Amino acid sequence: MESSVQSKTNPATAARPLPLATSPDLRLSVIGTGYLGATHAVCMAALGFETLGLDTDAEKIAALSAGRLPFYEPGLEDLLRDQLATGRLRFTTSYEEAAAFADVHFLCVGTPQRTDGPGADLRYVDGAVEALGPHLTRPCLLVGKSTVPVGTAARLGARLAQLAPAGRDAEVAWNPEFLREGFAVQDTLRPDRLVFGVASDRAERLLRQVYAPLLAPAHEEEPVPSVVADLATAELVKVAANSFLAMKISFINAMAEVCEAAGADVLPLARALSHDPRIGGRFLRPGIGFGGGCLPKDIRAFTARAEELGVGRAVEFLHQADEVNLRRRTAVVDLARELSGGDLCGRRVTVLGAAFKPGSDDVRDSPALAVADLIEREGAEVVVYDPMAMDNARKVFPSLSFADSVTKAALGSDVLLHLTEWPEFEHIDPRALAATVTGRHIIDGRNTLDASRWRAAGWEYRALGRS
Ligand SMILES: NC(=O)C1=CN([C@@H]2O[C@H](COP(=O)(O)OP(=O)(O)OC[C@H]3O[C@@H](n4cnc5c(N)ncnc54)[C@H](O)[C@@H]3O)[C@@H](O)[C@H]2O)C=CC1
Ligand SMILES: O=C(O)[C@H]1O[C@H](OP(=O)(O)OP(=O)(O)OC[C@H]2O[C@@H](n3ccc(=O)[nH]c3=O)[C@H](O)[C@@H]2O)[C@H](O)[C@@H](O)[C@@H]1O
Repeated sequence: MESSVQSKTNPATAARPLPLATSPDLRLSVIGTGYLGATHAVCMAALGFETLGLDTDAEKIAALSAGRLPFYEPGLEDLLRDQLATGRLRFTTSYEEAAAFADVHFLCVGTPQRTDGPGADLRYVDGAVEALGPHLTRPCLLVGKSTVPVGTAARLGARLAQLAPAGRDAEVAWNPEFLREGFAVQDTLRPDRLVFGVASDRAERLLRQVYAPLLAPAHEEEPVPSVVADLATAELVKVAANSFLAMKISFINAMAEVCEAAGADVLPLARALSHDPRIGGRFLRPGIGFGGGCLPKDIRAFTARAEELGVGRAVEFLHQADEVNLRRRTAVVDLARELSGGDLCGRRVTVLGAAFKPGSDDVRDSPALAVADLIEREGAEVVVYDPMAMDNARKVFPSLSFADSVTKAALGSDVLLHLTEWPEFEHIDPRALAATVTGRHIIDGRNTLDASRWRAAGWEYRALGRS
């Protein structure tokens, strides 16, 4: 057997060979092929496993089967096509087929926030187990990757043992996922760590077999560190990690609020903190705060679960992190109103950015769109431009206006808002743009533009946390 393969086309993997599975006869299914599951299925195939992706969304399955990724993720579509071409990767909507096919099933369905409260909506996780369970006639491992409230894995394990003809030979493990959108391929093929939440030696053995190419790489790379824990601890690692990240962002944004009141500047403050290796500079970028399909809903679900467990007070700081985060959005609206002479009604406001962060077309809980929506509600005409997320943004906020370039979006605008820090926006020529706008006002909601260039071109440049 060849010891490695190399993707010809994928920038995320082209630089180094991919290690191949040492147990390629293990067959895998991946249930739920959204941002996480599609990435996982493609990457598992790239590691050499025969992999079957399953989703209840037939359109998504048809697109993936045809080599089309239903969302934007750098490098993933090329790798999807490579893996379809090898024949190792297929997609289906049939639970029966997945159950007959795989030894290890990865559960990657969504766990959004409930519509009636802060907790996680577990209907998709439960639905998948109910659908898969009755078909499990032979020993297998169901490995949860979705982010769930602590206690879910044990509950699902008990339910699976009831549903599956294989009984307790159909076991549950938890292997939380830490990938970032925009870096999904490299984070999956080269994670910072692997966490194995297991209730038996057999489950740990199977997980080690699956991840053998990363745990004991054939090439010169360092092995990926792994941590083995019980099911509950593994579930908690994930929400603890996202809570810490959210808290770190909200910490620097809280400092930004103080800087605004004190006439200080949060950028040198953050830079000074970042030189302390105990603090570090990552996730210390002040701005309009965090959004996306994970950090906001995960800290809320964690708070709700902690309250159920009677330890709500232990994570009270997460309430504050959430509040600080949401206040940054209204701070941008307040600043836009101020620059509009006290009233946004009838003003034309340009919003640069719709994705919750650059490198993604994901608009779930996007701070940029939340601000655009708030401003539109005050009677302004809001025109949005984003290099990647326009289609998704239009679906969620059909009443906003959209333009297909910075220049068109900014035409006649009174205030320009920079809300997602796509590299394209750093290269805007403020002088050229000045000629097309009505008011030369820019709010840099991400603190990444060069203030001096904008000011030199006659713009009033304002940013959060800076006097
Ligand atoms: N998006 C990310 O970067 C990461 C997400 N996570 C977690 O992974 C989970 C999934 O997140 P995303 O991929 O972002 O969500 P998503 O919404 O993009 O994908 C979920 C997929 O599950 C499918 N689905 C729903 N019910 C199903 C069922 N019964 N059977 C089969 N498929 C079903 C949906 O059609 C959809 O394609 C969440 O718990 C999230 O917190 C964890 C780490 C990273
Ligand atoms: O559970 C998840 O789904 C994932 O959530 C985050 O990943 P992701 O949501 O892709 O994006 P991040 O890079 O974490 O950014 C989240 C938000 O925080 C904002 N952010 C990030 C860093 C920073 O310094 N400041 C800041 O405002 C970003 O603009 C973005 O809106 C985590 O980083 C992943 O480890 C985790 O797996």
